[in-house]
Amino acid sequence: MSAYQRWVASDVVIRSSGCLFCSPLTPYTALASSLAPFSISLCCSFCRMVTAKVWVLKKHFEGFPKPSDFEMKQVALANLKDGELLLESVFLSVDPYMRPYSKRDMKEGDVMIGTQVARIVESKNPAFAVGTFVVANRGWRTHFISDGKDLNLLPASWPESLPKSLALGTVGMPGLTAYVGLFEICKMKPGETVLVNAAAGAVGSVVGQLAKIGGCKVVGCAGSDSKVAYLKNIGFDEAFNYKTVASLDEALRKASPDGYDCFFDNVGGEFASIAINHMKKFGRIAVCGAISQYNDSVPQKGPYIQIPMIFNELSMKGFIVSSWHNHREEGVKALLKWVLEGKLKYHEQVTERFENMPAAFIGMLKGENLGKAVVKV
Ligand SMILES: NC(=O)C1=CN([C@@H]2O[C@H](COP(=O)(O)OP(=O)(O)OC[C@H]3O[C@@H](n4cnc5c(N)ncnc54)[C@H](OP(=O)(O)O)[C@@H]3O)[C@@H](O)[C@H]2O)C=CC1
Ligand SMILES: CCCCCCCCC/C=C/C=O
Repeated sequence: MSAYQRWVASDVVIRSSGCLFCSPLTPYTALASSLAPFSISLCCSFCRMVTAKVWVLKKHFEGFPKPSDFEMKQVALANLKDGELLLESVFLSVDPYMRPYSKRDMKEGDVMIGTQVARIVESKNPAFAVGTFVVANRGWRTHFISDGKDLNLLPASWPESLPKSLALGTVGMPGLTAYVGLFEICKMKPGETVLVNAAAGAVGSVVGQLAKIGGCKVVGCAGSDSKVAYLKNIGFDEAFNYKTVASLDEALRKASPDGYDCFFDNVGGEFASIAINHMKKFGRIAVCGAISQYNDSVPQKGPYIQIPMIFNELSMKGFIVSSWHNHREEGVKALLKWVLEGKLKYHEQVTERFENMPAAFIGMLKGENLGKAVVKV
């Protein structure tokens, strides 16, 4: 008897809705895992098919996403074939890229894009043991089947004491974005001054701390006084609330009268247009994100950047972290080491329950998160 079949035998809760796979009259059963507190899988008590919950994009976002743009559905998963695995999501990530990528890559009715930390609950693939945790890129789903080729194992050195959700944040894609943007795009050097916006978020909070580890002065801004206090707490030299300062221009000058060598731009729009005038000669700008523009129905028009680019001989480079996958192993190793040494602090905004995925996503876009926004299923 497999571990999964043993869980089936330990059914605890009978659900009233019918099985999507064999019959609308057969009840579902919730399976409680004896191995970890995470596991609750919906399974038909007759045919033993697992039903996944998924969130789909019901309607393309117009302006700011709203709850009615999403719909939760149930999908019956087939029995595993040889070589396949059944996984359940334990933590799901909500990220800003989902907003622009939904417009570019998705059609209405598609499952929302996204990554998760998932646990293998059944395996017909000898290379993957039941109970193993992986990072997957399978969208907003509670359960899914994989042949193992699209999964990334958590590093073997991951200690039990460290939340596995960090593999979606500080020691995952956002942390790597900070790492690549600072070291490869900005080519930050000790003694320089680094500016970062959306600084209290998943990427920005790592940018500031890596810049300090690298021997730089760091200036950050965020959208609330409590976020500014957090930035000071994790070592930023200067921090300000961009929503309440009388003048962004003045705030940037006051924080670094000599200007900035590196600007890690997560926000774009008006802030970036003002900050570019504060760059030092030969300054470097990493164009990481433009969250202030993602919800615009009409593109913003801004001041043109050529004059400060020419006079200060600036470099400005956009990048997508997934194109830098050859730096993934080295980056994850370094980030994990700094976290374990206590040099890289983290904070997570954890929303409970899969049903709250849209609320967590919308909240993150509104700035309700401190650190990385994740959902605990
Ligand atoms: N190029 C790449 O490969 C990658 C790019 N990114 C980009 O990095 C940026 C940060 O992502 P991430 O760290 O995951 O998200 P965050 O954790 O920083 O969350 C988003 C934050 O953006 C801020 N924000 C929202 N709207 C605005 C606005 N109009 N003006 C200024 N700030 C705003 C909010 O903070 P506040 O309260 O401070 O306003 C909010 O908390 C995004 O632009 C994202 O698209 C992320 C990953 C990879
Ligand atoms: C295996 C993880 C795939 C996730 C892709 C993330 C790409 C992020 C690019 C972000 C752009 C702007 O936010």
